[in-house]
Amino acid sequence: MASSHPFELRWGIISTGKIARSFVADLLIDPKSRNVHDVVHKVIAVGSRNLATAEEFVNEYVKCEKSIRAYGSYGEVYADKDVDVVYIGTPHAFHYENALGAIKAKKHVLCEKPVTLNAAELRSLLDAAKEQGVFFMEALWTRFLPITMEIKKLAESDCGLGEPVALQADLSIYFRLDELPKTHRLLDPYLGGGALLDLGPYPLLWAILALYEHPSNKNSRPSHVTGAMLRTPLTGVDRSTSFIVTFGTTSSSASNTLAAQAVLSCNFHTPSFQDGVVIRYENGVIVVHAPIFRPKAFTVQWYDPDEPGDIVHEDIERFDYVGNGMYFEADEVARCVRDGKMESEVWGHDKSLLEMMIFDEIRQQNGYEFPPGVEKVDSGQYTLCKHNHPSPAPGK
Ligand SMILES: NC(=O)C1=CN([C@@H]2O[C@H](COP(=O)(O)OP(=O)(O)OC[C@H]3O[C@@H](n4cnc5c(N)ncnc54)[C@H](OP(=O)(O)O)[C@@H]3O)[C@@H](O)[C@H]2O)C=CC1
Ligand SMILES: O=C1OC[C@@H](O)[C@H](O)[C@H]1O
Repeated sequence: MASSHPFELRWGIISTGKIARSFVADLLIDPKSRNVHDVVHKVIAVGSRNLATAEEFVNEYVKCEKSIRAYGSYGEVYADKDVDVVYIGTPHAFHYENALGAIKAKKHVLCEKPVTLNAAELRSLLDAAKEQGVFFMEALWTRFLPITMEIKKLAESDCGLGEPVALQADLSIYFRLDELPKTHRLLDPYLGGGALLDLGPYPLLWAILALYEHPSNKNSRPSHVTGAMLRTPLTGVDRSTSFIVTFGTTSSSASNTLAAQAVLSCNFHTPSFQDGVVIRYENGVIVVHAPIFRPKAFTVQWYDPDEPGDIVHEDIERFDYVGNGMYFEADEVARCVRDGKMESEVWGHDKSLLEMMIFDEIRQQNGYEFPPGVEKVDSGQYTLCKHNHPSPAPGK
């Protein structure tokens, strides 16, 4: 029988930057306000490289949560015996070492996107998490929004849309790069800068949801990935990247029957379109309205079976919620930890690994390397798509 008391998950927060603030603000929203009664969140500790910064961060939330501990190092958060799970909100280049520190202290981990810089770092973290018996998840919060759950349910139902055929998704944000210091995390190669790693997870997550997760794909990895990166002369990181992810059978005996392509892009130098994601099916289309990291509406159109492309019916569904909407992923972490799971079934290890393998592949095709020592585990061999032809090494 289910317990009448909600399960309380006790969080330690690593770093005090922009996203850590948004995440903590969401953790402090009463779950009952979103009709969640089985889990609650408590922020126990915040760690910063600087004690004064941690104290300032804690003071901001004192009205909601009187007892948050402020630490002047991340290690003290990992060591805090009252912390169950560590949230990591540092720039990408530190995700690996911060997550490893937490895992070694036997803490569960929720780590910001992109989960690591490459697939090799992620594999090493997954091995460590398995060894320590802790839960590990990439904070791909968009996947947990009710609107995203609803789109998946609809796409896989027998609502008449048929099989997915093609998908376009873009996330672009005009960051005014010229006005940023070259040491900003978006621009600095030492911090893992560039559009692909920062924005790329979002268009890719929609392709993973609509194509990789589709039942007719049978969890098969893409047959081809091709990408092109455009770099900024400011620091050499990619200002925009476009990539095509193809899902298709590679042998006549294969059980996966999906044949579909995703055309994905991310750009630091222009705002997004209104239609952030377009998922095209045999008999209709789902359009997810921008911004694709936190959409609030989607449109479904069904075609006339006799005149494909002629719309015979259209539905628009709208969603809203208080705060930023990051508590949905936090609720998932709490339920997984409560139930003794090592990974989420919604955004599990295989999906983060696929994401990192796709990014590795695109970077390799474009000769895009971070400075020596930035990646803590070497990429090694690229093994995602056996069928990809090696492309000529572009100049840097
Ligand atoms: N899920 C989402 O919607 C979003 C996710 N992100 C992800 O979160 C991560 C952080 O992004 P964001 O919050 O925008 O970044 P910020 O630059 O605002 O914050 C990063 C924080 O990391 C800590 N840090 C540790 N080492 C360094 C270093 N060498 N240089 C700079 N900061 C350092 C600092 O905290 P301290 O000084 O306290 O140690 C800093 O405040 C990224 O990986 C990004 O992809 C970002 C935005 C949105
Ligand atoms: O995750 C993100 O979402 C939106 C952007 O503001 C940000 O750069 C990115 O890290």
